[in-house]
Amino acid sequence: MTDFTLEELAATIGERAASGDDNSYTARLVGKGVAKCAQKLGEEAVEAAIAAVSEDKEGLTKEAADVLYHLLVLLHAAGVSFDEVKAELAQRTGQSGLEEKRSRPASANWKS
Ligand SMILES: N=c1c2ncn([C@@H]3O[C@H](COP(=O)(O)OP(=O)(O)OP(=O)(O)O)[C@@H](O)[C@H]3O)c2ncn1[C@@H]1O[C@H](COP(=O)(O)O)[C@@H](O)[C@H]1O
Repeated sequence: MTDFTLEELAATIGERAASGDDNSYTARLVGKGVAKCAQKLGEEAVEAAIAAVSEDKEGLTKEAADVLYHLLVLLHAAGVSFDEVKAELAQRTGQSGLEEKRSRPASANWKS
């Protein structure tokens, strides 16, 4: 277990994006705009899905890291804070529909 947190990564992304440093991948990507950031996220998500279907656990681990990083970059570029995403997730916790789904066995959701 590491002491890495997504909050710290989101903060680093904000700092690097504001730096204007040409050596910063984050700054270069954010500088290309929301559409480019969204395209990169989509590509990384597809690569993660392919790794999963291929049962490539090491590949999936790396691609999942790429997805999380590029999601945070896209959120920054689009002006949505990670706190807002967390608040949305927190608000879903305890929602009756979700709780009910969780308490049912997965097979209860299968179409017959
Ligand atoms: N977590 C990451 C991270 N994950 C992936 N990447 C970069 O994402 C890129 C994805 O690779 P690709 O081959 O798909 O992209 P590319 O061909 O270089 O770029 P495109 O021309 O396709 O846009 C690589 O250049 C990776 O280095 C990351 N770059 C930065 N970080 C974090 O962001 C921090 C700040 O980085 P800089 O902004 O570079 O200072 C770093 O310390 C890390 O913690």
